[in-house]
Amino acid sequence: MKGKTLLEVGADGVAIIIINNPPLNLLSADVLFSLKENSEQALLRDDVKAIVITGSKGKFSGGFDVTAFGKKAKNGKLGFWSIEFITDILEAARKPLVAAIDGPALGGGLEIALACHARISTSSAQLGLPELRYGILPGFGGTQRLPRLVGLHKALEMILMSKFVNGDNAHSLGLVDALSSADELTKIARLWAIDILEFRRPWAVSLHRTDRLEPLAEARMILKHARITAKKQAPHLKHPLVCIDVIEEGLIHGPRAALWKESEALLELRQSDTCRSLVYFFFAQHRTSKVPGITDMGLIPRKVNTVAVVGGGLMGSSIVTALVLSNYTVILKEVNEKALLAGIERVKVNLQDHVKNGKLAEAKLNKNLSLFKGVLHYEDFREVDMVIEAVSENTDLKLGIFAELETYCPPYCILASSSSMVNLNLIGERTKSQYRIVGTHFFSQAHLMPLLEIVRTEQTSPQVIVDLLAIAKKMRKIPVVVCNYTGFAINRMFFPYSQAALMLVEHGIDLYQIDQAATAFGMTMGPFRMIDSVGFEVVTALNVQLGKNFGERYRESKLISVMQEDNRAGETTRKGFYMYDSGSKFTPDPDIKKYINKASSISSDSVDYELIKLSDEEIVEMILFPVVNEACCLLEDRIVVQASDLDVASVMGMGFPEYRGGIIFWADTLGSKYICSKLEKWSKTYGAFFNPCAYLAEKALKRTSLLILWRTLCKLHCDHAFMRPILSWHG
Ligand SMILES: C[C@H](O)CC(=O)SCCNC(=O)CCNC(=O)[C@H](O)C(C)(C)COP(=O)(O)OP(=O)(O)OC[C@H]1O[C@@H](n2cnc3c(N)ncnc32)[C@H](O)[C@@H]1OP(=O)(O)O
Repeated sequence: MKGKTLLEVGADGVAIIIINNPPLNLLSADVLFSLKENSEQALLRDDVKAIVITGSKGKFSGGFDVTAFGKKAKNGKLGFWSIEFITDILEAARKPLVAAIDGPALGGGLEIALACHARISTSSAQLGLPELRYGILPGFGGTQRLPRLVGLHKALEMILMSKFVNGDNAHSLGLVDALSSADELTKIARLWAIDILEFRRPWAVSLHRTDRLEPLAEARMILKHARITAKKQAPHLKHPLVCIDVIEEGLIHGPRAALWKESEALLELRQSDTCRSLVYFFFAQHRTSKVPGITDMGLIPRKVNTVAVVGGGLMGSSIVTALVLSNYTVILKEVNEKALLAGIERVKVNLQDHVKNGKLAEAKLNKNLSLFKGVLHYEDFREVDMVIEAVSENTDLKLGIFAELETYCPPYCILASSSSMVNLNLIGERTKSQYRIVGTHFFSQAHLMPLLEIVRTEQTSPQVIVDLLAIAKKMRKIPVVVCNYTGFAINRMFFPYSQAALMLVEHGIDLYQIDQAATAFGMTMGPFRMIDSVGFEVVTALNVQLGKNFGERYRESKLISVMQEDNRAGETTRKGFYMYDSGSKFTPDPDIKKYINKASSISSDSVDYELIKLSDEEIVEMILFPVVNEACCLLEDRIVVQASDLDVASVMGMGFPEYRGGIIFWADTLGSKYICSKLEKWSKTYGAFFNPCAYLAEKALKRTSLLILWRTLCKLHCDHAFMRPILSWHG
């Protein structure tokens, strides 16, 4: 049995029903049936005057167990839970029901609370309807009750953006009726229930309320605006629009009709491919911080209070910003006064932007600013717990810095490098500290991007990885632990994206058509927009490394160097493959043709009449199948622990569409056989760059999934040392 509810009746005549399915009191089928049985019993019992619903161990409920979604629904009766139980039994009860909320009250959990006649919560409770994250909509009446409690405008913001509010905010919004300390929560809820019974408090039925709803004309405008925003922000997704339709149904035809529509929509959406991919992705994200052979060793993360950052350039200052936003005390070191002042200024601007964008309360700005200071000498590093080196990608420079760090930092201090490409074995060569050297590859900009690639060498101690995973959690980053190898995992996986695109352009395909095809598929950026954003200098430096190490899998293109000769370097210079204005606008550049012609003539590439006929779908295959292939090489080389880590990395680091589940999950939906045969065909015409790797070829032959976990492989081969990289740095 997966969880249940407990019924306790007090001497005051109030029954407490406790949802008990640790750790998050999720609503499994067993919990729901038990809740129904216990509430029906309490409603029938003469010794029960009122009912309080709460969750065990300070957690109301994390909502529906989403493992049930994304599969074919079992033959349940439509509207059974939402209408027959929650609306017609709980909300329509002739005894007052009060929800006592602490911890999470999310999804179906909050929806049960919304159907109660009052809600009492702690200040720190987390309330929200995050169903859209999984490609579904709130399906237990949330689309109707939330707007009737907090107004349409706020409800749409919470539902469409899956935004949580804490108890304090929920109280000011009218979502909860009163606040209480955790200790007194059930006591206050019991008294509140009796007050309702004795007419001292209103017996509020959320579904029948209209006082918080905007007038119809205004509501229509809000819905129109919400549809426009949803189409703009998620043009490929259907479920946000379905959700808006269901909310509108309630305003026009009444909430009861809308509850039916909501149930029908839930049934359909929960079986969709989008839901399947998003549920998979939710669990893939949770898995990244479980690293077999490391996180199962019983190690406890050490306390890290003070972090030093070496280098206050764009990356360094952005890392400092991310750290102070996570309440670390930070020391920023630069080489001279001028560079230091510039670094400090960048951090200030980043924090002020956070305030402007509503991500940081104005009142907290000064506290955050006070958390960091600038220094010019390593002498100030005597008591730091971690250092992150963030200087330019110059191995010799880094080598010197790490030797200095060893001299000045305490022996327990973690020595991290934010490099995206330098061999971590080399930078520690002049030290005896290889065991505490680790890569912390943040993505630009570090205070905005959610991904953190943690790079371990053969000598990095498991304790340091465990510490880094805890730091990532505090910084609200999704960590992906990878081995030290050229390009690490994420840049390496995606280099074929731009290489294949460059090849297509040199054979006559319109560059902007390629970017457009990629974004229509759902990529945040097409390959050329991505190169502009990363910057030509970084791309070239990485290409030099990849060229040296990847032999025939690397395809040389002259286009970027030809453009560099003309002082184009990407977005920072406002001229790359696109032209950029001073704001965020970019437009295609008609001049680009001359560079393409020059590059094609150098490499003697000519227009390929087969290629220029490619449909957008075929273009996407040609630029993304090589990425799938490289991802398979990473699995073959054991650079990551599990295939799902690459899915998370592709979405968080490279803007692959989350609703397709990530690069490997998507590849599996097409089948390894299909992808492999396409690559084989292209490799015959366009060279070894397209050669499928052995891992992919084997999967194709057996027609099996690419998603096998190394954990499984490890069991199969009884090779418990599999976490040791079988390959180290190339070159
Ligand atoms: C019909 C309804 O309208 C439909 C719904 O209710 S949809 C469900 C809505 N609920 C959610 O989206 C809640 C998602 N969960 C969360 O946001 C966070 O887990 C939380 C804020 C509740 C708790 O965070 P935290 O304490 O850090 O715990 P966290 O590590 O995330 O989760 C603990 C475990 O529960 C699992 N879990 C969390 N929510 C889950 C859910 N809704 N279903 C299944 N498993 C879930 C996690 O995968 C994790 O598993 P693991 O231990 O094997 O890694």
